[in-house]
Amino acid sequence: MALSGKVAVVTGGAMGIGRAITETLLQSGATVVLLDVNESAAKSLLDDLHKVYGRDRTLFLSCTVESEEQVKAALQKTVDTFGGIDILCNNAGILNEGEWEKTVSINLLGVIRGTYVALQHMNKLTGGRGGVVINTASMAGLGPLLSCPVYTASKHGVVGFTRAMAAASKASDYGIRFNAVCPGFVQTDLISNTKLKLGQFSHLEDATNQLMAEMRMLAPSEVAACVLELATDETKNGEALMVFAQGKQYVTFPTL
Ligand SMILES: NC(=O)C1=CN([C@@H]2O[C@H](COP(=O)(O)OP(=O)(O)OC[C@H]3O[C@@H](n4cnc5c(N)ncnc54)[C@H](O)[C@@H]3O)[C@@H](O)[C@H]2O)C=CC1
Ligand SMILES: CCCCCC(=O)/C=C/C=C\C=C\C=C\[C@@H](O)[C@@H](O)CCCC(=O)O
Repeated sequence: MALSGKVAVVTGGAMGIGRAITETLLQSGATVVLLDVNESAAKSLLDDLHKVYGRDRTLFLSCTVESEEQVKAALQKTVDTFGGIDILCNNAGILNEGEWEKTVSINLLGVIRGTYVALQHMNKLTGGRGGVVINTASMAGLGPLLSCPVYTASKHGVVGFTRAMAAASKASDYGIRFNAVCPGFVQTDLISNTKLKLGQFSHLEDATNQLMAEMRMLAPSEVAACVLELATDETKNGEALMVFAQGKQYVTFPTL
């Protein structure tokens, strides 16, 4: 299988897109460590996964991506347990325009933190074996969602950070590829009760619901399939892969 022998870490791996990524990577032969704050969801998922994949290829570690200490401990435990890290999926994210600092802290700072801590373990220049980092951005990382400006900013930041890290890694010979997956609307808890999550922009919910209807919904598994493509296609570095209900498309960015 494409990922046999590989060790993957998935943040926000207990639910939604992260759960689908976890399952897809396991199906492809990887060992998967899922980091999440929702212990009940994670433990329920692990029970299901153990029945299908056995107990030796999955591990759940309670960890918030907001904590440097917890991320460092989780990634060290991963290396101590499975010998290294080959794939990092910085997937954890929230929608909360009312608590916008928390949105930035998780969606952007959490991606930066996970990347920088994993770099110490994955970088070929510091004893790592290289690999790939796939960041879950969004279509809102490529164009504005008027009802959630801070969420939009966080996802634009993820796209920019990913592309810059890809260039830095290539120039520095880290041996690590960096890519972003940019889904449209996906049927998960994140987009439930959006009116409560839009803060001062809740009056714009209808406009977003109209966009949601036009773009149609994706299943988490469709996003996970694109993550698998970015993980396994070693020609992909610095890419942003858009995922629509109608298909997928790599972004062509302007050459400045
Ligand atoms: N649902 C959608 O329409 C889209 C979602 N995305 C992005 O996909 C990613 C996953 O979102 P969904 O699966 O939709 O949401 P979800 O709410 O179903 O799952 C998010 C997971 O992240 C975990 N999480 C939240 N805060 C955390 C933290 N501080 N540390 C560790 N784990 C944490 C949650 O417990 C949950 O298991 C997010 O980055 C989101 O922005 C991108 C485009 C579309
Ligand atoms: C309600 C928040 C959803 C959070 C989950 C998520 O990330 C979903 C994203 C789905 C689609 C985003 C599409 C963005 C489209 C806009 O950029 C586009 O309609 C802008 C139109 C032209 C303009 O520049 O105003």
